[in-house]
Amino acid sequence: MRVVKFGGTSLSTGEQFERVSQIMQANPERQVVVTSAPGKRFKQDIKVTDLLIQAAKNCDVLPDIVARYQAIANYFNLDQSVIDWIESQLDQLSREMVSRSQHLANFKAQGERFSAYLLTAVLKSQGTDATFVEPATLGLVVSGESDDAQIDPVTYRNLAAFQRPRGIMVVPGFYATTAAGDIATFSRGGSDITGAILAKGFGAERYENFTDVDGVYAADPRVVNQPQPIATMTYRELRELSYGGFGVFHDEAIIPAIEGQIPINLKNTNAPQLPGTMIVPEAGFEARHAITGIVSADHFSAIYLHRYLLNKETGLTLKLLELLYHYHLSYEHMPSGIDDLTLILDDTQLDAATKTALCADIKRVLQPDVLEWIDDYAIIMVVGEGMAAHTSLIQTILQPLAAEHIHVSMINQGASQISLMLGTDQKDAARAVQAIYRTFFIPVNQRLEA
Ligand SMILES: Nc1ncnc2c1ncn2[C@@H]1O[C@H](COP(=O)(O)OP(=O)(O)O)[C@@H](O)[C@H]1O
Ligand SMILES: N[C@@H](CC(=O)OP(=O)(O)O)C(=O)O
Repeated sequence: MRVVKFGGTSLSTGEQFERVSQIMQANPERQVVVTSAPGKRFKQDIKVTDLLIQAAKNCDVLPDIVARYQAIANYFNLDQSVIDWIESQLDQLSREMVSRSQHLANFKAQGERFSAYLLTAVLKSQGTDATFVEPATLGLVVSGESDDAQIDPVTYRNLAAFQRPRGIMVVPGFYATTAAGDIATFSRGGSDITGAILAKGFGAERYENFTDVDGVYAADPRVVNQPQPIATMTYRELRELSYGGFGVFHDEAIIPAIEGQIPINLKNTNAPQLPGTMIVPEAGFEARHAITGIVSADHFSAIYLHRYLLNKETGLTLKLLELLYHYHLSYEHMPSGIDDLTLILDDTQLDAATKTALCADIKRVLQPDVLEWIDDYAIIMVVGEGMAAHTSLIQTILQPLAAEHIHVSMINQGASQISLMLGTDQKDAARAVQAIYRTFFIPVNQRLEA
């Protein structure tokens, strides 16, 4: 059997729901479908999840949310009771007395919940046996933050024991319940995680992830014009590239797939006949190119510290990490030299007050000669299983950057040997990706198929 997940763009309109329903009906192996909330129909549109976030604070947008589902129900001439149910659920939530964070999580979860409810009604209206199943009924248990939940291992025992209904089971993505029965969502884009958990839990032969592009491209199509699609790649290549910013698949969703050794097939809802990208285990994988993909992420800050004989001082890194722990901060990378150390942090976890307090503490505890806070820091990741086999690769990667006068402030060859990380200024990040891309890949107008 296959677990199939459709992203928000694939469930944004009645026409898209029709495609989804045809894809589900085309292959009897597709027995579990995971839904996202309706996404953008056009560039300036607002995703239903974002409308729900607004609605948690201000009920004025509730009619806009209902209208999104009403348009889909109208397309299929569904019974009005489906929309009445959605309205009643929103009405109930608007009146609940819970903490602010719980109220927000409860609202955010409804986008995928209503999509699943509606898709079940659509499939049934077309004569297909379908059942709407809530994550709590499946035993999907999470812990941690209400907007960044982590799966509890008990989930897999629950899924193994679950008796799936006949026909297609429709499950909302993105949220689950805590042991106490409260709703918590994964981080944004987290419906991919639900799909991967179900694929592992049910021992699926394949996890199909349908989106609005033909597969994973070698670079972000918003940065490089018509980048080359990747036919096959490994889990760890996708994990590194997703972490780096390939928005097409959630980086945490790869972990259940790896644990269950479930191949992931990323496909286009609008062109399901195309093979898409297969993401497979490393064992037996033969790299055909030195580089599989290039990505840049610009949401980083760096703290540069200099003091002579820094490398000789025992416990210095421990003291630094204790400060981070004190402020509940995680760090991304820490390249160091004999007298210097750079600490790279994800900017999204920092506010101005924390930055000031952290700098003051570092000065007090570590007494560096130089402490420099670099705000506009970007990381370029060049990733490929084939990298290790190519000796002069670093030179080939750096040459086009030098030619473009792009300053590289840090080079870090990952311990995994399948990625190279470069630090640059944010303003140069897109140009750096384009320059490296041009060196390793054939431009679209020179490809054989063009
Ligand atoms: N390397 C890449 N390959 C393919 N798509 C990418 C890549 N990097 C970023 N994207 C973007 O990811 C988008 C699909 O992801 P997402 O918006 O989460 O879709 P969905 O709504 O289907 O979940 C694509 O439209 C594309 O713009
Ligand atoms: N709807 C949620 C979860 C999700 O996975 O969405 P999408 O599949 O459209 O990326 C979000 O917008 O974050």
